[in-house]
Amino acid sequence: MTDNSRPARPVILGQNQYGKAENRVVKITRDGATHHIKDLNVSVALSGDMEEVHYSGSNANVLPTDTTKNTVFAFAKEYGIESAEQFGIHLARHFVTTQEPIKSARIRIEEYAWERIENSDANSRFIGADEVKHSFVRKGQETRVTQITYDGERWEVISGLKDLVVMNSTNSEFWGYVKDEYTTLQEAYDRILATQVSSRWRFNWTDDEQKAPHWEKSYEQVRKHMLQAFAETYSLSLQQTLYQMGARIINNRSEIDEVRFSLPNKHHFLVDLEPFGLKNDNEVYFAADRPYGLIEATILRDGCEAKIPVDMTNL
Ligand SMILES: O=c1[nH]c(=O)c2[nH]c(=O)[nH]c2[nH]1
Repeated sequence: MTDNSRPARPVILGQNQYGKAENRVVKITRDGATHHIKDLNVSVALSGDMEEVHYSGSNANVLPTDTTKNTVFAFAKEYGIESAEQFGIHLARHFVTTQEPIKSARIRIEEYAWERIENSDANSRFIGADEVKHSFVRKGQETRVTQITYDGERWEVISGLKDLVVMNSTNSEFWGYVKDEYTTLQEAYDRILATQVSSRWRFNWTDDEQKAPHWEKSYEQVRKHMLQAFAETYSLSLQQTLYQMGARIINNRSEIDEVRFSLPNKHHFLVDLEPFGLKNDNEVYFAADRPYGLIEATILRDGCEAKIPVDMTNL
């Protein structure tokens, strides 16, 4: 080896990069009653003069991955998220220009798009068409499912959907619950309520094929009622919202006697930005993926029997 500045090494470090991957940042911008969501999955990968940390363990050039995570959340508050590109450019420039040892930054961002849930006509009349502007359904189709059983005489049709992701950016509270020596949860008077709906509903049609429901129309209407009930319920718990979603379907769709839901509570935790001198006024959230609360229940037309299996995931 001719380069005397370094000891000869039998094993050489090749390409390397580091940073915090998959920072799930949700930014709510509140324009009066109209809320806007930016929902990103941001991965930071930094490279530069990082030989020493690998060879000797000296961290002198290492900006912690934890700091890169904090920067993502703090930037969401300080500069907003105009677009994924703008946000990524801003982050990459920050790391390269403020940290001498860092020579390049790669920011990868996935953006999850959300659409507003339209008001029901009844609710529009009641509160004015423009009022509900904090309820969203994530873009990208849910999966529609159905199971048909026939014994030569009678039919049973159970239909449903899964992976329908919805969010209310306000009108959700959770308080007044039981507290024991292990309870640390703070009561919430204005929280995000988000879930990934999995639902199955059973039709009461069993025989005359001439009288079978209009399947396409039924699906479209059930989905609509489910979404509108989610959007229009002022929620004191996900359990209460679940019941309202089922009740709205049973009350509006005579062809359905039973609805079952499995609703993961997709928690959004407010990020503490105080250490960076920033006030988080219900704007920047960390979208946790696990663990999650799992709220499940069957809603029945009075007098009807429950037939949808408790564990409906294989259905
Ligand atoms: O809507 C909720 N229901 C719960 O049962 C529960 N439990 C919890 O910790 N958070 C929530 N939220």
